[in-house]
Amino acid sequence: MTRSELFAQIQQKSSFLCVGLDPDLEKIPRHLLAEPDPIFSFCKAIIEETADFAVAYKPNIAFFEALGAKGWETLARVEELIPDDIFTIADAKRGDIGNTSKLYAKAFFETMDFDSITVAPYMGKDSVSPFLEFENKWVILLALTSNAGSSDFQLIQDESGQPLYKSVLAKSQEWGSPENLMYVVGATRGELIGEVRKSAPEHFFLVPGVGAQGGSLSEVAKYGMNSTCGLLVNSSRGIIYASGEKDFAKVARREAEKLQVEMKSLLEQYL
Ligand SMILES: O=C(O)c1cc(=O)[nH]c(=O)n1[C@@H]1O[C@H](COP(=O)(O)O)[C@@H](O)[C@H]1O
Repeated sequence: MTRSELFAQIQQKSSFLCVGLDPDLEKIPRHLLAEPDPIFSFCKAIIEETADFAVAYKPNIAFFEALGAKGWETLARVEELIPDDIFTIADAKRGDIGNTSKLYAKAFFETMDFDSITVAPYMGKDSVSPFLEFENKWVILLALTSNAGSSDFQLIQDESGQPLYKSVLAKSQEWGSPENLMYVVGATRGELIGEVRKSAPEHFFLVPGVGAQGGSLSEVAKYGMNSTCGLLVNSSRGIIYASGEKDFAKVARREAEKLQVEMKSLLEQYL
């Protein structure tokens, strides 16, 4: 999917919502455990009920690979189920020497047909570039993450006072463009989102951390939105586990719709 197709979808749905698929056998409604593939049934119901409000889905690979070979099969079936016009993100946080990254890229872009993958920048250009060589596919590079430990490395300043996440933003813009490179920026980071926006004015940001992690959607929009929206805001647990009962998919729909309604008014305010 191209950047302009993504923006067109955001305008059409008045939404920049990414629904995170983090399906945990311990947390899904108990009645689904009687199904042949409970995780698939759970994701299918969530996707069917939220697709009207979502412009992206982000399956977190950990929740599938924890189940072994069957989990990988389920992941492939879930990916196929997502409507073609909705952006898909393999949240795999990969990155290795080039020869290995090439195979990670093949796994997620060819064997499976994800539009994008999250990638860690730590190993540098040759670990990221193989993912950028696929046409119409995207790298979503970790820049300023939502977790407490993000300050351990990402905020360390060099001798000129520049934090490491800004060096990642500057350097990686030599490798990819706003047409194939996005950044992960945590919703919990408040004003710092504005700092990231200054360093990457045109790129899309994947912003996790609203909902269960307490990030504020209005702050994300205030500091992060650009002229093509430039935001995909993810919520996982806040949507998919809003109810643990038989009504889970309907309640997930309501939660997704609540976010979409807020997003609609933020788009009207800032675009
Ligand atoms: O790359 C990510 O998606 C990610 C980056 C980050 O900085 N923080 C973060 O929470 N995530 C992921 O985003 C999702 C957030 O889930 P919830 O906190 O349940 O909405 C999880 O799948 C995390 O692994």
